[in-house]
Amino acid sequence: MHILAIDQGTTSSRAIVFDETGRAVAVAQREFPQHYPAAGWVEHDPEDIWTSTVACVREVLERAGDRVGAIGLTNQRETTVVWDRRTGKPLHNAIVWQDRRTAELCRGLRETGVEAEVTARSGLIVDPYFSATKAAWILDHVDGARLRAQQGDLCFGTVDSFLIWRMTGGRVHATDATNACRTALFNIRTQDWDDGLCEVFRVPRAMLPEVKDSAADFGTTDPEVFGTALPILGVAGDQQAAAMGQACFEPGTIKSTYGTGCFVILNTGDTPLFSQNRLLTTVCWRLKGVPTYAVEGSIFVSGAAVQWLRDKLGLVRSAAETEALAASLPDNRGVYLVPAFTGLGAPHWVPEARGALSGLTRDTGRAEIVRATLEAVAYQTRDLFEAMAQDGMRPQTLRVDGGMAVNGWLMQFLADTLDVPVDRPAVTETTALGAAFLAGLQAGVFADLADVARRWRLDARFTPAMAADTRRRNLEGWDKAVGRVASSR
Ligand SMILES: Nc1ncnc2c1ncn2[C@@H]1O[C@H](COP(=O)(O)OP(=O)(O)O)[C@@H](O)[C@H]1O
Ligand SMILES: O=P(O)(O)OC[C@H](O)CO
Repeated sequence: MHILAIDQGTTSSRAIVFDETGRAVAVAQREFPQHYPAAGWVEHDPEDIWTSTVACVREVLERAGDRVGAIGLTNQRETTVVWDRRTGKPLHNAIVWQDRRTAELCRGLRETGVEAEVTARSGLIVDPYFSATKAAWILDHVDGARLRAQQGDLCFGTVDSFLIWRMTGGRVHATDATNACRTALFNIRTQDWDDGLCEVFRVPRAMLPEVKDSAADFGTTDPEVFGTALPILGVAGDQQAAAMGQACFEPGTIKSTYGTGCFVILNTGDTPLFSQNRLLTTVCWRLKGVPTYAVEGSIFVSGAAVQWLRDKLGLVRSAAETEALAASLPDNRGVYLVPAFTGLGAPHWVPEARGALSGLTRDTGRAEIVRATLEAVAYQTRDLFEAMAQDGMRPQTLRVDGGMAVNGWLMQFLADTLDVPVDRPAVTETTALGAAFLAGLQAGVFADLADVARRWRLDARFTPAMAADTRRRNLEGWDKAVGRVASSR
């Protein structure tokens, strides 16, 4: 049986058909518009999310649909949609995970002293990143919405939930535990919505979806939608799906995905581990009712900074050009970019911070700025590794994926900066692959996780080769640069 994976990401929607060996046999992708209605705000039109997804699915089903027997769905996380339960119409644009409009609200909440309790229950911190304050914002800014939500007339959902609702023709309002745990309304110990958290964030429980395992029956698609009825058997947030696609099944295994942002997930096994250094505790997946937990570090900008070089500064024509430009310099010449375009994420968590380029001289040119942009990706990952080390976790190797992982110079620099080997798999579409694995587990295509793990193949290992002195000098420069940005709120 082939499996159709839908990967609804921040900048594009993708559909990939995988065969039983995990090989992609058909791929389609559609970008869709980003909306920035005010400084620090980021929105998507839910209809764009929907139509781009449907178009991709229809395209791959036409090319390779005969043997597809199930759907695995993975998605940008935290992004919040509120829609009318009767008509399926969204009340407002989706508020995207990067959106900072609730920074003030979060500051107010932190000042009331609720954060420790929020962390103990949800594993998260109080930050605009998570869905709860985004949902509350919609309820407070759309006329009559709060009352309708209390009466059960509105549905809240992360993108998975919205797509499941639409794909099943409005019959299923569900999500999975990996998505639920990013809302700040879900208790990661009880594995259920938490009334106390709903009260803190003022989100009525009546609008929340049912929370299922990551491999489960999420209903069957309405034949009108894709021209065929297919069961949705796997659902996970994209970063957890990538950890599944990277076969990070043993406690201590770790992956980092370099797309728009960068997300590091470390499997911690069957007990939630709470960081003392502002990393998040999250559900890696939930199978047969049993959660596996992870510690996560979330960086808001990595590939997005390369897009900025291309689209705003015009320093490169394509993302791929950055590799040769960075390699053309023997060192960074003291130039550092801190790409805090939407605030700083883990482990700093300063939503008000903004980006900075420092160390400029009369000699600074295109190559230096491009190199600083790539180097920042490695330095930010190192900050997460440092936080993990302080929490007593020292990963031995790092598995990488996402659009930036094709950049060989960056992967070598990452290995050099972290001083651990970096492994890049043959399939870098690990997010979609993870969703396919989940659906395949539920469909019985794969017997168990060991069966899934056998499908992971190494493409290249990057081994640390940098002199310790150079690493130390680079990091001293970065620490100063990021320190200035973090304290300049
Ligand atoms: N060769 C490259 N070097 C550096 N960055 C790259 C390269 N190729 C793609 N990227 C960056 O990777 C990102 C796309 O990765 P992808 O995993 O598709 O992102 P997402 O799923 O977040 O939309 C873009 O931000 C792009 O700028
Ligand atoms: O769509 P991506 O790949 O940028 O991932 C977004 C993350 O899920 C946000 O938490």
